[in-house]
Amino acid sequence: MIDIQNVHKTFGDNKVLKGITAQLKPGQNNLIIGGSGSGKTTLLKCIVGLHEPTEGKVFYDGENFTDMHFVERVPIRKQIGMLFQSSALFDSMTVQDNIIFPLNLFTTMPKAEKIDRANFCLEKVNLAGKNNLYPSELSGGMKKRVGIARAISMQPKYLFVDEPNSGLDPKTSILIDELIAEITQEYQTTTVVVTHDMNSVMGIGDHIIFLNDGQKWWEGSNKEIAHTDNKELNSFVFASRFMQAAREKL
Ligand SMILES: Nc1ncnc2c1ncn2[C@@H]1O[C@H](COP(=O)(O)OP(=O)(O)OP(=O)(O)O)[C@@H](O)[C@H]1O
Repeated sequence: MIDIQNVHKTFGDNKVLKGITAQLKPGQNNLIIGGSGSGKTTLLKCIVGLHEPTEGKVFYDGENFTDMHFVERVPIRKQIGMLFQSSALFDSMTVQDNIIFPLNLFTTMPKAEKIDRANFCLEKVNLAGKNNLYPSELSGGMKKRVGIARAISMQPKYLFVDEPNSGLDPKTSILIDELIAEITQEYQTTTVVVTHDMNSVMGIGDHIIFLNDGQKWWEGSNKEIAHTDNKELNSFVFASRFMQAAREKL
């Protein structure tokens, strides 16, 4: 479990996060949603240690991650898989080399075992046999799937995904969401997804945190969201006529 306790983040005089407290449980898709600039990515970065909170703490399974030094954090970092917006694949490396990159960095695994792991991860994301392709030869959806394969190569306990659906068509978006949900269930990862995609919210949102103006404005599940009377959340989630009509059928 990840325990976020009263996290604040300020850049200069810009107070971006104003005291976020939340518990993110294993086996759940924890979605962070909110308008542009509400602090979603900043919160994600504070959780994984890419930003240090100005105030507050983050605990991983009871361990105070925020107060650890760089070296002390390594065992927890090894259990973190990340997929950021652009997929961030190395263009000069094949798919296989991209996937085994974290294994080269963090393990002394023999090469054959690394290749076995890469094959397993590629199968998991439905890209078996694509080992020797380069990122430039892949579609956007395939790149995301390779990014996911790389994120799970270390068999992470915690999986962080920033905007998994950006730039994807609706069908591919749903496949990516299903893949994330399947991995979360199968490996009981504590999965944290930052998203703008309302299909994801309704489809896989076991636990949703809605940020507004740097505060946790609402928290609940996708089943609860349809019946909320929270004004800001309603106008955010049900902004389109289509979503309003869909809600009436729920
Ligand atoms: N490294 C930084 N230095 C200074 N300000 C920053 C930094 N990172 C983010 N901010 C500011 O923090 C605020 C929130 O940014 P953040 O990226 O967390 O929002 P977001 O909710 O993820 O937005 P979006 O949906 O548009 O990606 C913005 O005002 C942004 O300018």
